[in-house]
Amino acid sequence: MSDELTNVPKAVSGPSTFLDDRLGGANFLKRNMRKIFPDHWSFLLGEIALYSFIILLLTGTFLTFWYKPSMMEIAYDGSYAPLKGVMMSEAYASSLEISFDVRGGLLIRQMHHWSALLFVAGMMVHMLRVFFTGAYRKPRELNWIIGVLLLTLALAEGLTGYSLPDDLLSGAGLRITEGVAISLPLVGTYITFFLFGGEYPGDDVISRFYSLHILLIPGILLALISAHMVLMWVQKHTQMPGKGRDNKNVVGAPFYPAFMAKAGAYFLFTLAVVAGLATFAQINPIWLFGPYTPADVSAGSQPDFYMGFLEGALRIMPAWEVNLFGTSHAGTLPLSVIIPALVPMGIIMTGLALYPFLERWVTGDHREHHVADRPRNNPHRTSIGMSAIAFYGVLWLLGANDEISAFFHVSLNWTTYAGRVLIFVAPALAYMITYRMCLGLQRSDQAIISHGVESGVIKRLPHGEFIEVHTTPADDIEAHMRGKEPVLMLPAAPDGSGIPPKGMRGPLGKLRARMSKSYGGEKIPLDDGHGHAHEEEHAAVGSADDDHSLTR
Ligand code: HEM
Ligand code: HEM
Repeated sequence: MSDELTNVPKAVSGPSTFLDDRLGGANFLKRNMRKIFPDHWSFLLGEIALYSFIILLLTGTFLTFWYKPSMMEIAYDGSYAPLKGVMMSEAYASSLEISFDVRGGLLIRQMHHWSALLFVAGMMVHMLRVFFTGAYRKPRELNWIIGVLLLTLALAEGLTGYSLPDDLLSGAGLRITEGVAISLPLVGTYITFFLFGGEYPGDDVISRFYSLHILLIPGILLALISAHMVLMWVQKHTQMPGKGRDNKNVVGAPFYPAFMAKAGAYFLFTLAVVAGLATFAQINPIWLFGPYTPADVSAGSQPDFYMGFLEGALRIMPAWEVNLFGTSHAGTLPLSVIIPALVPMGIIMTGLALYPFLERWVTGDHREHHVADRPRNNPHRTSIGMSAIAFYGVLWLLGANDEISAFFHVSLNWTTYAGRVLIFVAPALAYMITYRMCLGLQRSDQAIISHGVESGVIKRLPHGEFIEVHTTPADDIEAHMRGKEPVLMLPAAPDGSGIPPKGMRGPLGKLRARMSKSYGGEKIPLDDGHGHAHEEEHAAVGSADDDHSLTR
């Protein structure tokens, strides 16, 4: 089927005609309504991030009706008896009011917090899906960069939101934020004074964070998410390899009605999960922590999960400090804060943003890619991804080293020492194990293509030999396996002269050539052998006959 409009349903053509009479855009609308979307369960992950963002906007707006971003001290006079008469900021008192005195307030506050967690978690797994399937490759690099910005902003949005209730736990986070800001060379003191409105804790940080949290950051997020969606729409989504799918077409279901109905249902489903969690699973019970006082920190303080890796980095860092001008206070560089606050975030975010370009530099692959890779088919990329997850995971776990030490009855110092070793060892191990697993999985694909699927049925042949019956894989599965694009490598010496081509000379060029050779990996061809030995029957797996196809 081509892009041509055929049999547009009345439900689409009706409103289209109405709009066309007024705006003249019916063809545009009709064409887009019939746009084909490929389907795969993992494409739902980005949608989870999208829908939780919508829930955040709705619940956040509700909260702004009652929340007061003020650090003015007042005596609590609400209905939560244990805190009656306690001095606290108006911000904390208003959060208590939302929780206890506003109808549905606690439910909405909890929905806001749960959807914030789901938003960041959804975004992270969505990003991993895009990474492991190579969906960031040409022409989608720009959308990938927008994604990296979205992730960074989401962390900032979470941090500012978490600080708003001004309870003892959120104050512990603010204290760390202040420590990091003030550790920055030259500008640290100025930034801190600006942010906090004077000496810590100051009078302004809550109102500053409020403007950032409800206006600036959500505004940018909204603009970037819209750009993200428009780009995805214009470039069309990637598709998993399969029957009849290639780089020139898109196979799937039309936006209207199939995709629209599904998307609506997924939104409601996400909303139901968030509402269910908010109803049954308590989150951030600020009334138990009490108001923030700079002198107190409660034991077992943990940030929201997405900040855990930074907390872990701070916890395992040795207490290094450099004094540039002898013991003078002005030249002190607290590396124990600067390194953990900036390096992991810097490595992860810069690494993510540059990855598509580094990969292209190494492979020399300038082709457009619309068919996603299966992670096993690009073993080095997959191993690099797993190694980054291990790096992040160790930091994240160490963010809770006090809990680990209390739970497993091991010394806190030992958890720190173990973290300092694991931060180097775990990524290396993850790399090696993943690489071997990818090759193993490729070999198992190869075995299925050349010998068929093991059926578990053992037969005895007339001359006495026992064999296991192998069946042919279903067409879909076989096509899925065969849709494997080998990782490109830079040509060593294209004209056979032995002289390396331009861009591969000099020390950097040599490094590039070596990386390219290695990134290309051990090639495991999908050889046919002699067809499927001992085939007897077809594995019955549904085929995608009801799919529509569109040329790109
Ligand atoms: C888009 C991403 C957003 C994230 C990740 C996020 C995250 C958070 C978090 C973690 C809290 C602390 C919740 C608690 O008190 O337990 C919070 C509070 C708050 N958020 Fe957001 N939020 C987002 C968007 C918004 C938006 C768009 C608005 C307003 C339009 C908003 C308004 C508020 C308000 C008023 C509070 C204070 C609530 C209270 O203390 O009870 N948020 N946010
Ligand atoms: C606010 C957060 C985000 C939202 C709401 C969002 C939403 C989406 C949605 C709904 C899709 C299409 C469905 C899918 O592939 O899952 C998509 C595709 C995409 N997203 Fe995101 N995303 C977000 C963050 C990110 C991040 C953090 C990255 C990467 C760093 C990223 C990179 C991409 C790319 C490259 C595509 C195109 C994928 C393809 O065609 O296969 N996104 N996004």
